[in-house]
Amino acid sequence: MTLSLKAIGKRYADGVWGVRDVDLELDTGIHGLLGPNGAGKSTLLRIIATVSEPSEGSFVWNGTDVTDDPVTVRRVLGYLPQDFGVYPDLTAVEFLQYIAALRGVDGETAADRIDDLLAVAGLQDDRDRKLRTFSGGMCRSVGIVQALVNDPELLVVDEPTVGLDPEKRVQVRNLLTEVARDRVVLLSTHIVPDVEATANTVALLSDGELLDHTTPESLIEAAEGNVFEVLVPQSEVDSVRAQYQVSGTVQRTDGVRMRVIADDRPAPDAEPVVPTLEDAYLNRIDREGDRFDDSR
Ligand SMILES: Nc1ncnc2c1ncn2[C@@H]1O[C@H](COP(=O)(O)OP(=O)(O)OP(=O)(O)O)[C@@H](O)[C@H]1O
Repeated sequence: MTLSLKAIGKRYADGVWGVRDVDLELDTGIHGLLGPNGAGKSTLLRIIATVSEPSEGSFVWNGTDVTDDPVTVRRVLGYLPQDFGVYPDLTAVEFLQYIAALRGVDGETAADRIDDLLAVAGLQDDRDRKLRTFSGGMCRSVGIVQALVNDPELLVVDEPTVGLDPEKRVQVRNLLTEVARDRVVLLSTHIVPDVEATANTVALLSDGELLDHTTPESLIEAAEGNVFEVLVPQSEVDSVRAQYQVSGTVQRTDGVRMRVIADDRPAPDAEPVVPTLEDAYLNRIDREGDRFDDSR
């Protein structure tokens, strides 16, 4: 299974380019899509989900050009949009049966699948409650279930774990990993640890451009030697933040332990540490910011 994007661009009516000139090859597995706010992640996902037409370029699913024939993808697609909404007067099961019917899943298959997925999502006891009584996190879980109800070959999920408690986040990660064994999963998120825990590859978007598509390991390798931890008195925290990209802080009684991205040791007592994917992501995005700053 392969999804291949060729020079995809989307220009909105006001002239803003959501994404531009994106080439991306995805095969079986989980592919994390990371980027700052406004980078173009949702725009790209909407194009792949055939909700929005690209202004430029084309994309191909298993050899078929989707730009000419969007139904090819719609038949095999599961999609969780960023702004997913539910019908509040339906129960969870009624809503999922409705979505399954829209996707052409027969009643018996849908019933079995809905039972299994509600159990995996930890919602089996809530199946007959109206969705208006669900919490935000529970609605998000229903959103993930509806994306999987037709057993999709291509799963496109936009911020699937936003609003979920830590236990549910782990459940969703496990579910995605399970699904991705023989499918293509594209996961857009701001929660970098979710990508670190699940993704086979990472695509980085910034300002509508694809900066990199690589493995998490090689992104982390590129940040080796650039991540330090240093204990800073509370009074100096702001000045460290002003000078460096800071990927984390921990309050302690004797000051603040700061995790700093820097080319060189930021202070004599700073200790080099092994980068996480979050450090590596910030390191890469930060360098790109510097490149834009230098070219101005
Ligand atoms: N319907 C629209 N009309 C005009 N511009 C849009 C529209 N949707 C998105 N944009 C613009 O396209 C760019 C990319 O937006 P997009 O929502 O794809 O980014 P994102 O990476 O998903 O951001 P976030 O992480 O904040 O959700 C932004 O400059 C945004 O303002």
